Amino acid sequence: MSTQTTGIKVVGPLRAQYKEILTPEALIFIEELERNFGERRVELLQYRRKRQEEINSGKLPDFLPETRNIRHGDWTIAPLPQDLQDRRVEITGPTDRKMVINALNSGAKVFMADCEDATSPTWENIVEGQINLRDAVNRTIYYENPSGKKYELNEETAVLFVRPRGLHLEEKQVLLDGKPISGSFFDFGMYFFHNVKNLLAGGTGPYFYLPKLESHLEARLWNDVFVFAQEKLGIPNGTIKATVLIETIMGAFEMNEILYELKEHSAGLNCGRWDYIFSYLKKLRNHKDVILPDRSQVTMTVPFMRSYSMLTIQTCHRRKAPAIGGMAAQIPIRDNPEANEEAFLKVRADKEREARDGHDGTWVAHPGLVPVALEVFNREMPVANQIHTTKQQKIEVTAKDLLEIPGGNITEEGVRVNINVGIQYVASWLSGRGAAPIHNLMEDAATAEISRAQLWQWIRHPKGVLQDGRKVTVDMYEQYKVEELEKIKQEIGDTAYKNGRFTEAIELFDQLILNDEFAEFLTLPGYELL
Ligand SMILES: CC(=O)SCCNC(=O)CCNC(=O)[C@H](O)C(C)(C)COP(=O)(O)OP(=O)(O)OC[C@H]1O[C@@H](n2cnc3c(N)ncnc32)[C@H](O)[C@@H]1OP(=O)(O)O
Ligand SMILES: O=CC(=O)O
Ligand SMILES: [Mg+2]
Repeated sequence: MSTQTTGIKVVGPLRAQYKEILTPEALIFIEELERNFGERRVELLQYRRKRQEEINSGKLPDFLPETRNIRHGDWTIAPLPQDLQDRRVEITGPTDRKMVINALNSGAKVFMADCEDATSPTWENIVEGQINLRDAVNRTIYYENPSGKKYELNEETAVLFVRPRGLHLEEKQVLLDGKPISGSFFDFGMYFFHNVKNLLAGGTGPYFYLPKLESHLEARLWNDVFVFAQEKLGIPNGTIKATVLIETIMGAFEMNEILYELKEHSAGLNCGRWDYIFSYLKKLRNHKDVILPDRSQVTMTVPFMRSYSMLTIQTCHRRKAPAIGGMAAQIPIRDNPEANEEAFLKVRADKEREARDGHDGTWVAHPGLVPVALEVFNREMPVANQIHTTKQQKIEVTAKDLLEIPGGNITEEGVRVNINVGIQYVASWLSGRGAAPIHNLMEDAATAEISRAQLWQWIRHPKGVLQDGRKVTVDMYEQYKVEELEKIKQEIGDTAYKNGRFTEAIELFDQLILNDEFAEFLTLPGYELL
């Protein structure tokens, strides 16, 4: 079955309820977004590639000379609405029905419903996610699990943000003139079209998180999309508010410019630490000196990560914008109180550093961590936010600081963990689950990107040498892969392994590691298999 309005055509299966979202009016709105902004999106992706080529030929990322006036000028973002003043703890998670209810009820100030790192973009996940968000906004959302447990919204719930897919991702189940449309425009457009009026009637607003931006020109594109969407639906300009994730090394050099482009629509910046590590590695992968140690050693306290978070806080507060912290990977460990306590201690230390540095809020991955982060922020941040503090204003963060290569070492364990976790994650993603608990840590698309990028680079880089002197090679990868797959089978059992799309996951993972051409995102070849 297919739905056709004008040039737009839905080719994905249309279950009865899907038609409530994929209405002719909503599809025309999406078509207008795609017709007006689709070409610019593709050009901006091309611009990303051009900048990558420049880096490959030796030009390091730097602050832009042409936007000096913006960096040095005196300006601030527009005032924030009342319900975005206090964002001390934000929970994130996929748009799964039960999880949406749990997250909204979790006691966090904000819930970021994620169509990106935490979502495998199967057609079902994407459209049903929109249904769930609509029902959450209407407050009619209800769920009953197979054992009869009922879920509905509490009186008091978190403020809802939505993170559409990044600009690189397309939605192949919706075609315009025969070509897949932008996943970003689909996610943003559908949510905005169906919910803006109810959100405003409920005293809140259409709030978004924007992922993986690499330049202020991408922020300009989003701003133009917002202006267009508001005008089209008769909503006052500046109603939409968006927090941009600074999660690429290129974006870190354009924080001021990104805030400036979105001035009327800005709700600050967030430190998307996992994609940031991936981006640092991806962009600089061919540099003769850039090499990262084991993933577990690249923490928020290594100099280049610390510089980036300090610069985010400093930039935001100078512009009267909130600076939200990032995600610690630890999650509760139910069956082991000691390990659980250790995980909580790590999360607590991470949140204490963020709050003391001046962040205005932070992210948690699990409802069990909301009280941990809340206790820290309540203690360290007695008022709604720290936007007015000048804590970081005197620190100077230079291009050299942002690019500093971390110390540490590569170990056999580090290679094995990347193979083991990377393959398990890809299998989960292909099975429709975009966030997974693996070895008691939260894994999602961003963390998996680090694992596969490290393996790719360690094999090819002259400095990809283990602490004990052995070079990381294709043969080593192949040997450890066989051994790690055996461990996975033992761990999850034969049935789960057989049903888990592991054959395709291994094929895809091999392709990502063994091809000399570095895939820009693992989700691009992955999407061909969904
Ligand atoms: C790098 C980044 O981009 S970070 C942002 C993107 N990543 C994310 O958002 C990850 C969000 N977190 C999650 O998806 C999950 O917490 C996982 C996958 C890490 C762990 O999931 P599980 O092992 O299933 O969690 P667990 O079994 O402990 O869950 C217990 C309960 O908490 C709920 N829960 C767990 N995490 C969340 C969440 N983030 N939001 C809402 N509810 C949640 C579960 O639904 C479950 O509910 P129930 O008791 O009513 O059945
Ligand atoms: O999106 C968040 C990240 O850390 O990546
Ligand atoms: Mg990310």
